[in-house]
Amino acid sequence: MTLDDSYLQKFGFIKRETLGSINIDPLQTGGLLTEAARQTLTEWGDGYSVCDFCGGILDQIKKPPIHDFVHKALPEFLGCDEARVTNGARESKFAVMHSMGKSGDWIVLDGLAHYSSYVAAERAGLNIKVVPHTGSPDYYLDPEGYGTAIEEVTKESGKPPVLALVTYPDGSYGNVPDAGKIASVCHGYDVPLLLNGAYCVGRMPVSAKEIGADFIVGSGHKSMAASGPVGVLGVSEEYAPIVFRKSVHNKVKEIELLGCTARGATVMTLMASFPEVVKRVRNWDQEIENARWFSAKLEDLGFIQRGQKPHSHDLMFFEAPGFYEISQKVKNGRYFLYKELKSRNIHGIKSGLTKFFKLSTFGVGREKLGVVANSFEEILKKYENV
Ligand SMILES: Cc1ncc(COP(=O)(O)O)c(C=O)c1O
Repeated sequence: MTLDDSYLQKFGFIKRETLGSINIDPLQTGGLLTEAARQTLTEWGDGYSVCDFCGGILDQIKKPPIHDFVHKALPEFLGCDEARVTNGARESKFAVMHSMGKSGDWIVLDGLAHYSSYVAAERAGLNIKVVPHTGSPDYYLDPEGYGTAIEEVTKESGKPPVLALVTYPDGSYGNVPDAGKIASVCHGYDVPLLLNGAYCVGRMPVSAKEIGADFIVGSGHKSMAASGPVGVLGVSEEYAPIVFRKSVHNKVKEIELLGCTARGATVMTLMASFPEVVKRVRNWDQEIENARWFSAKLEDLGFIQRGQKPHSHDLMFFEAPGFYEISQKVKNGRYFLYKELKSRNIHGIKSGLTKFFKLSTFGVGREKLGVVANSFEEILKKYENV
């Protein structure tokens, strides 16, 4: 028997190596749990814990107050008419794509769209038309490109796309596109717009209504201080009956949500962090200042920040010629940077990257950002004469 006790031991309690590090990983900075969420995690960690008093649908549960969270707090926070909790941003996107289109229809995506937008569209059987960006160094997305893409789809397929999507901001450069303009271009062709706010909802102020987006998607584990996987989905009144249509077999269950979504610790941590998330969003100007301050410090060291400048998001992409040069000379090659940062308790730049990497300054604060910038400088100096 291979699954003997000594083998099974390795799956028991596992300590996390990076816990307590200065974290600049874009995937992780917005998902660090608040104290309330940390306590909630053990309190509500048992399987179907939230279903003690369930009448049949997750979003209608009153004890704990999931109903109020989903039907009152979330729509207001997202600036939409109807909201739901999902198992992640990708699940939210898939629910919209699958309900808005049928196999063989077209969708328009921005050139910086995340892979999960592609796979969601593929799973829904949709064809994809991409709105190009301008490439290096700005990766600018021209809102008028949506008009061109919509016209091309209409010409080639005989009908307009069923949906357009904009990534706000994108996960590579942290560029915040002019989503309001994109919404009005799309609406000029009667094409609804989905705002992928995986890096925005829970970090920065956003309102689907103010932007004019018909759908808004967020990621709880990425930007709302929740344990994953969990996401949010906001929909306008017009499209809510389509996306949230119910099963003919089980009259209370919504088809796209497969009846119920985040039914345990994930939704509870999302709710537990929500009061602080609402507050931290109000602090966004300070977060932008911190990002710009950090970027300027790195540029003083010879790094080059790619993407929008001045930058308007904590996610930033850097070119680091100094680190790259070192990687070409030292024994550990391209892993030297990861090791140097690890020894300084800094986590978040992918192991093996030196020439280009992205990072996030969200919630890190000036003091720790200063430590990171100083560490970069120290590392450059350390290898100056190698
Ligand atoms: C821009 C963007 N959208 C969506 C996602 C997916 O989010 P989730 O894990 O909630 O599905 C990511 C994850 O990296 C992302 O970077």
